[in-house]
Amino acid sequence: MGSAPATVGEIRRAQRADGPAAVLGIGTANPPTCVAQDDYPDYYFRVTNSEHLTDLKAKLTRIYYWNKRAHNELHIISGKKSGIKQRFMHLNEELLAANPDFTDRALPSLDARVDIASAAVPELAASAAAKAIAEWGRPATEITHLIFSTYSGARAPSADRRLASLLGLSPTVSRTMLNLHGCYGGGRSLQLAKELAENNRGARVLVACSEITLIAFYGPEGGCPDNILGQALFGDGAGAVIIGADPVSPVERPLFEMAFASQTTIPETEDAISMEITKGGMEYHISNQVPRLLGSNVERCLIDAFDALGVSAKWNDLFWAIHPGGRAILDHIEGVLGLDDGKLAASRHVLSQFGNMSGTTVIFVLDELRRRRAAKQEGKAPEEWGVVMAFGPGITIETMVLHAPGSLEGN
Ligand SMILES: CCCCCCCCCCCCCCCCCC(=O)SCCNC(=O)CCNC(=O)[C@H](O)C(C)(C)COP(=O)(O)OP(=O)(O)OC[C@H]1O[C@@H](n2cnc3c(N)ncnc32)[C@H](O)[C@@H]1OP(=O)(O)O
Repeated sequence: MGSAPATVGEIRRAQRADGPAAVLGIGTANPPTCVAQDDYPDYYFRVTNSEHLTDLKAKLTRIYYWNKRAHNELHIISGKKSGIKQRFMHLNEELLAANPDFTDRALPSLDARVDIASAAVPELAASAAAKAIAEWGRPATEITHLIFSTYSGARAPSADRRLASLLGLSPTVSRTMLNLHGCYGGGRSLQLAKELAENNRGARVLVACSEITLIAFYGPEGGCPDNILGQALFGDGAGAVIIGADPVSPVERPLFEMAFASQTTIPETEDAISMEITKGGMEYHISNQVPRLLGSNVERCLIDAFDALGVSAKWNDLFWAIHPGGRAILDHIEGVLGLDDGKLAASRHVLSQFGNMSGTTVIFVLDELRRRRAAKQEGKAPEEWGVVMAFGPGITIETMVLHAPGSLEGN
């Protein structure tokens, strides 16, 4: 006890990181079953014994395709309207045959769904996390915090506890579970990870998002257009990110620095997107006004974010990682911001290859974006500043401003 006691201010400064939080590794994973969008209406109505509901099948098909007349013929351009070519799902015909109640949301199937999800959700997250940890380059035991987000569970101890075991994390890892955040779960997790990394010197935070639609899968029903929309859009996947400040060179390489983060709730939109766990699985509602509501609110969030940073930004000079909740959402945002063609290419690519994987999707977009930026480095310099945006029930908008350090080569 030789030296004089430190002041609270000095202790606080010593506890906090010097630099901004940064993304140090990203990993993604999907279940093995891949369904082509073209095949899905036939598949879905067959496995749910609903082939007689021809009007609902026609509606699902209308969400999928533009109907274009060419040379007086009805010429259908595949997958164009939804912007989705394929999706992955944990639920397969074998699992459905073993659980026929899943097709009828009036039947009490929640227990069986939760049983399956409790194993599958953390396992899928572990596959994604193993890739993120490998890229990060340090042992899993050096992870200090874990944030897990999913809408697919309803049990404690939860998927975060199971993931920590699967990865062999330290028993002192500090765990946080986010449930039912839906499509803004990824954005929220990244923001919390930034706070943890910047306020705890040496912290290394694992963010894991894992979603399987099995919890919300049931057969078509008249008067329930949300289900048809869900069947057109959603898919399964897991994404993981390692976040930490003051990277230790040469092992840790920052992919993106997290410069600013905010959350905004759009007033009077509580009923626009909702999710609820019931005895028959998760029910959800998604208003057809969501694309318009987001379109008229995102620019304000962006202006506020860049004003807070004191950085003047032209939207077309930024890189973009927008949650592709649906093709119409990307179209509205592109339109109101006047973005050039290709600015949302990473989001559109992920939507096309995986569908909307709810909170996980934005991690896939970040992964795709860094791949595209690394490929681009041979030509013109990539953009220095960028934005992550995610949306979900509330309506909640998560905004994060990223800065790309000049060390993206070889990713
Ligand atoms: C292989 C995987 C298996 C998956 C199994 C799935 C299981 C479900 C799992 C669900 C999990 C739920 C999690 C919920 C999380 C919420 C978080 C979010 O991202 S929030 C989600 C964020 N995502 C969004 O909000 C989706 C954004 N929307 C879009 O991207 C587009 O509107 C579109 C692509 C759906 C259609 O293209 P667009 O150019 O608009 O085309 P048109 O104007 O020509 O209309 C065609 C038909 O579509 C209809 N319809 C439209 N909207 C809705 C609606 N909301 N509602 C109902 N119907 C809707 C419209 O009425 C018309 O029908 P009809 O009149 O002919 O009968």
